Amino acid sequence: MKVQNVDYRSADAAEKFVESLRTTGFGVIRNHPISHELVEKIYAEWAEFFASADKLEWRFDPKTQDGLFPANVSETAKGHTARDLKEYYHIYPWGKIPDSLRANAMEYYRQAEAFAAELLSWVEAHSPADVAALYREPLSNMIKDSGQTLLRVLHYPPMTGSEEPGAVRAAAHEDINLLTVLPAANEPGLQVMDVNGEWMDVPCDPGQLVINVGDMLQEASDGYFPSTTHRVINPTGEGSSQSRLSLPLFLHPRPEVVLSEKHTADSYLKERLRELGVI
Ligand SMILES: O=C(O)CCC(=O)C(=O)O
Ligand SMILES: [Fe+2]
Repeated sequence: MKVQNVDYRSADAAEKFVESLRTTGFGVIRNHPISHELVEKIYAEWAEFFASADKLEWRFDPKTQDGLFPANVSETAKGHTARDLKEYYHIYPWGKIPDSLRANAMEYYRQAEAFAAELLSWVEAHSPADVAALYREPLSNMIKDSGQTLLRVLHYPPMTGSEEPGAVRAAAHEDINLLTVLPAANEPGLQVMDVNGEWMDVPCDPGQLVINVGDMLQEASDGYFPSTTHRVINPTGEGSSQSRLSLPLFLHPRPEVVLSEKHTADSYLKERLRELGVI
C-alpha cells in the first residue's frame, strides 16, 4: 500500500494524489492553502463550547440535521451495537450556530470547500476515460452551492473507565459523501484500513490534510475509487485524560445529483442515515 504524502506545490501533485486515492482510498497533502492556525483557533473555541452547560440549547433538529448531537444520541456505526464515544456539532451555511463561533467556522468552511472543489477537479481530470464517462456532471459541479456539504466539529471526551464494553471513539466505518477533508486532529487515534485489511495509524502532523474517498464517489465511479474504512481508537496511558477534537468536512452533492443508475445523492444519503439510526 502506497499512501502518497503529496506536496500541493509540486508539479505532479494532482496525478500523485489521485493515484493514492485510487490505490488506497486516501491521500495526505502538505503545503496546502488552508490555514492551520485557523484550525487551532476553532479547536480552542469549540473545546470551550463542549465544556459549557449551555451547549444543550443547541441540540440538533432531526429534520435538518444541524446543531449538537450529544453523546447519548451519537452514531452507532453500521454493524456495531455500542454507540461511539463522541459528541459533535453539524455546521451548514444555513444552519444554527452560536454567534461567537460563527466567523471562524464559516471562514474555514469557505476555505476548505474551495480547496475540495479543486481536489474534485483533480479526481475528474485523472479518472480514466471510461470512469469519467460515468460521471453525470463534473464532480466539482456536484458540490457547487449544494448547501449539503457538512462541517462536523467532533469532541471525544477523556476516557472515564466506565465506558460501555466494546465502545470506541469512532467504530470502523466508511463515510457517506464524495470526499472527506480532514485537517490534523489535536491528538492521535485515527486509523485507516489498508488493502490487506491491516490498520494503519494516520499521523496527526499539524499542517497536513488527510483526504479520504467516501461511498458516494465509490458509487459514482462504479468502484474505481474505493471508499476507505477508518476508525478512531481509544487512547491509553496519558492520552486517556485528553479530549480529542477533529474537524472533518464532508463533501455532499446537491440532493438531485444522479450518482448512478440506482441512486441520487438524496436517496443514497437517506438510506445511510437510516442505517446509522440518526433519522
Ligand atoms: O475524528 C476523526 O479523526 C475522524 C472522524 C470520522 O471519521 C467521522 O466523523 O466520520
Ligand atoms: Fe469518518
